[in-house]
Amino acid sequence: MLPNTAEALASKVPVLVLTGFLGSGKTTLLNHILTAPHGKRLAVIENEFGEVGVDDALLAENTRVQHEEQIIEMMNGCICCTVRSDLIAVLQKLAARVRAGELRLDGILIETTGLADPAPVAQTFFVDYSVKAFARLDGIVTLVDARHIEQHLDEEKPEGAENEAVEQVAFADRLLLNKVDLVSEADLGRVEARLRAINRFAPIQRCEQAAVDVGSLLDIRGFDLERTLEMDPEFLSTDGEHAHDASVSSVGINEEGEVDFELVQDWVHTLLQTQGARLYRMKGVLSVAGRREQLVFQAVHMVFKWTSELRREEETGRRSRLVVIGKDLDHAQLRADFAACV
Ligand SMILES: Nc1nc2c(ncn2[C@@H]2O[C@H](COP(=O)(O)OP(=O)(O)OP(=O)(O)O)[C@@H](O)[C@H]2O)c(=O)[nH]1
Repeated sequence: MLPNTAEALASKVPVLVLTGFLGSGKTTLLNHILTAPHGKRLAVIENEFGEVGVDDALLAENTRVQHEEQIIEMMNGCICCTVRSDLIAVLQKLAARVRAGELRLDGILIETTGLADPAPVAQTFFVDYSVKAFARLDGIVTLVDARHIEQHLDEEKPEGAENEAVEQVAFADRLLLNKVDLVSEADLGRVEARLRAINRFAPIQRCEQAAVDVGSLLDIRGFDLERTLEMDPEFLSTDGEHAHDASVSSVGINEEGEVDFELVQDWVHTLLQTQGARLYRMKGVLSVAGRREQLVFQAVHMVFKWTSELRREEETGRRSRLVVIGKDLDHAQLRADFAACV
C-alpha cells in the first residue's frame, strides 16, 4: 500500500463530487467546467436516477468536440446504494487505462443524481482499496437552488428515510448558492443562514448559471476526513443502512416518432399548474413534428424553459425521451398523457 505521504497523495487522481438536489444546476456546472480553458484532462462519471437517461444529451454538444479525450461514463440507478459497486468498477477501469499508459487524467468529476446522499459516494474513496490507491476525494461541491432549497430542507420524510437535501448540504466542502437571479436579496440572506446552520464550515458562494471560477473547484484539497468524521462518526462504517423516501419516484418515457408541440405544451402547462409542487424535476429531449432540431424541455417545479438543439438525426432518430421525477407520481397516467401527444 502507498504510504499516506504528500508524494503518494500527489500521485493520485483528484476527484470532485458534484452534488445538489434535483435541478439545482449540477449539469450546468459540469458544462461550465468542461468548456472552461483549464487545460486539464477530466473524466466524467454521470449518474442518473431512472431508466431513461437524458443528461448525456444535455451536456453541451461542444463538450465532446472540444475535449475528445473526455471520457464519459454513465451509470443508472442510485449511486449511493445499488450502483456503488458500479462506481468502483468504473474507477477501476479508468485506473487500469491510466496504468497501461493509455490515458492521462488530471481529474475525475462525478455528477451524482439529485437524490443521492453524498456520504456513501465519498466513502468509496476511503474503504475500497483499489480505488484508494488510484484516486483521492478532493472535494464535494453542493449546488443549491436558491429558489427551491427551503422547501426541500423542510420536507418531512417518512420514518428512517433521509432528507437528501439536508445531507447534501451537510457534506459539502463548498456550497454554490445558484440561481440568485430567481430570488431577492432577503431570500438569499435567509437561505444562507439555513445553510450555515446545517454546515458551518463550507464557504458559500453565490452564483448564476453556476458560473464560478473553475480554479476554485479543481484540485483544491477541500475534503477533510477528520471534520467529516466529527460530523458523522459512522462515515467509514460500510454497513450503515440508509433509506430513501419511497413516495419519490422517477418515470422514464421513451417514445418513437414525433410529438405535436401544441399538445405537449398544453399537457406540460396543465401538469405544472396542477402538480408543480410535487414535480421536482422534468427534463426531456423531444422530436417535434415540423422541426428538424430537437427541443429540450427543462422544469424544476414550476420554473420551466424550452430550448432548441440541433443534433444530427442519425444520432437521435425521431424519438422523444423524457424523465419526470417527483412525489406520488401516477406513472401510468403520465405515460398515457405523453403518448397522446405523439
Ligand atoms: N434561472 C436560472 N436557471 C438556472 C440557473 N442555473 C441553472 N438553471 C436552469 O435550471 C435547470 C436545471 O439545471 P441543471 O444544471 O440541469 O440541474 P441539475 O442539478 O443537473 O439537474 P438534475 O441532474 O436533474 O438533478 C435548467 O433548466 C438550467 O438551465 C440559474 O442560475 N438561474
